[in-house]
Amino acid sequence: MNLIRKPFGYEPIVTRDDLKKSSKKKVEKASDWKSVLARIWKLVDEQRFLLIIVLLLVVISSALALLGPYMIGIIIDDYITKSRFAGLSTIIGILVIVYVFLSVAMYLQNYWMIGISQQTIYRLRTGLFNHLQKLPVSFFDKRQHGELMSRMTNDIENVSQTLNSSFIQVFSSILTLVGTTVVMLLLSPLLTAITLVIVPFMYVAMRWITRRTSKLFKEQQQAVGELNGMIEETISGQRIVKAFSQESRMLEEFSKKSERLKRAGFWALIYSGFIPKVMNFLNNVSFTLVAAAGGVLAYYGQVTIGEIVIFTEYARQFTRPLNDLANQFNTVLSAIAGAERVFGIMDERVEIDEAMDNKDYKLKGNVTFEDVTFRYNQEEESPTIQHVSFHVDAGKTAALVGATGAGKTTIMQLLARFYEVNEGRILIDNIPMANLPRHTLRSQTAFVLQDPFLFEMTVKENIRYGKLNATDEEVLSAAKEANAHDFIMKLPNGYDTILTADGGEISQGQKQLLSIARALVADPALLLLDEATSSIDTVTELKIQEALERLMAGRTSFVIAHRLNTVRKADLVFVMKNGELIESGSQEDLLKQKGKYFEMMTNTKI
Ligand SMILES: Nc1ncnc2c1ncn2[C@@H]1O[C@H](COP(=O)(O)OP(=O)(O)OP(=O)(O)O)[C@@H](O)[C@H]1O
Repeated sequence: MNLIRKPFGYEPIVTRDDLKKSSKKKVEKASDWKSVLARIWKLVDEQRFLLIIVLLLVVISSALALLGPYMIGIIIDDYITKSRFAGLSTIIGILVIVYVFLSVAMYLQNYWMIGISQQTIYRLRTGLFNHLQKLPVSFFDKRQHGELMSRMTNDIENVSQTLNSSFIQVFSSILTLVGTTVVMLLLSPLLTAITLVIVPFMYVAMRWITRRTSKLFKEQQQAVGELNGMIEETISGQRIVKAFSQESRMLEEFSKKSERLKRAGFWALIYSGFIPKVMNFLNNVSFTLVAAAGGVLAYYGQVTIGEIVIFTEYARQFTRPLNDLANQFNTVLSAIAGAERVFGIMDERVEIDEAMDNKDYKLKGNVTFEDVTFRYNQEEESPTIQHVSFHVDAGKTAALVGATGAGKTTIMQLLARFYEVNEGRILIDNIPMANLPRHTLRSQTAFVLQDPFLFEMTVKENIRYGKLNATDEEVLSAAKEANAHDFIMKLPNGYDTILTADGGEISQGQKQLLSIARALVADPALLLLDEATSSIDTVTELKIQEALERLMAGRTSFVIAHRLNTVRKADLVFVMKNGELIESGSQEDLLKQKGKYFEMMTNTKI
């Protein structure tokens, strides 16, 4: 059979075929590890001096770890076997001091290294988050949220783990291996060769085990990921699960995934549990070989008893760094690859405002599109927005109508400068948008979307999101104006009620009232509204309409209109089709034209 073994009824999940396949796969490596390390070094920043001290401490502790057994050899040869006791207490005292220093040096190197690594990771994490805030919307369009989350969490955690422990371990293991080999060679090349005899066996055994465990741990991680994904999905979508009576199917699927995790966990622990046992066994073999060969060599006067003791101690010290290095190798490589991915995001171009002259400019709200053409993907042949020109005077309302996919939302996104136009230009108060800093534009623009996003914070803080320094009175009066005050007062803690991230405990209509209050607090010059298509009860609908009218009064507003009433009240109506502005004018003018708008109206489709 092609399976490895089957104890406790668990089907092994690593077959020989799997191993053949996995051995062909390379360890994840950074393409330019030198520049990654140089950038991490830069992040270490003012703690570089401390890092150098840590490295010096590692050198000192590795030397002290070599010195201890060497001194024990001297004590045996020069004092114990010769029955010479004068000076013995002094050398034992020195030995105690060596071990005390060794412990202190190891404690300090660990303490400082954790400090350095946490500070470095703090800089990396906040640097990445800060960079993400400045990246254009187009960057997020191209990437999955899960992937970005993974950069922010897994990759950074990997780098953190490596800096915390692997860095010191790798450095000290190399020093210990080199130091031990050099001292052993100086004492007796023959005994050194006997000590090193076990190394190839150790390599083969470790390779045999790690090939299996790495595959199993990956499988385990994957199973945990899938299980978490499923838990998240079933919790957030539990209404749908219940509505379609899918509970038992979900449980069945969950059990399958859970079973896979159980099997992977079982085998991963079984194989990884072999490691210390095998190492211990080989250590004992080496110990026995050195003792036996040492005994023979001592009989012929080739080595002293003290030297045999030194060798047996060194043989014991030898396997640990070898084991550590083998364990750390992949961790370090994958952490460098993770750091490279993080730096890759940090190298993405951010939104830069070249023109800072108009920083404090107060918008009036005149909007002009001059022959604007825009493509989301530059490779696309037909642009999403094609040669669109219009003008809206400050304080007026423009309704955008057209079939789904016509480009209405895109016009709004261009108005907020989420994307740059490819041809033509947009002017605000006759200032080309490129000359208006994004912050100036966006801080005076408000969005009211169909499905408003609420943050996991209090109602008050959610309203204040539009203007962080708004007073409680301003928040209250905005909520009243937005017709939101009454329902807020009925919430368990009124304005201090904490909403969940998706605002699950309040209705869709109430969410919209909150987002209108948020826009009112911000007091913007430019309003971008996406009218809700979902049916909301008539009372709330009226409240929303009333609140919106108050919000729109005196501000330039662009509304993606789904209601006839909204279109009627608009000063201008823009009819979009396939990215083109095919008709524009007041509702009466358009009806008189008897064109596309008239056709839409007579078919009662907006
Ligand atoms: N981020 C994006 N990347 C690439 N293409 C996009 C993106 N957003 C929208 N599009 C495409 O641009 C076109 C116009 O979309 P837009 O959302 O502006 O239409 P819309 O008129 O607002 O439609 P709806 O009424 O359904 O919201 C569509 O074909 C859409 O697939």
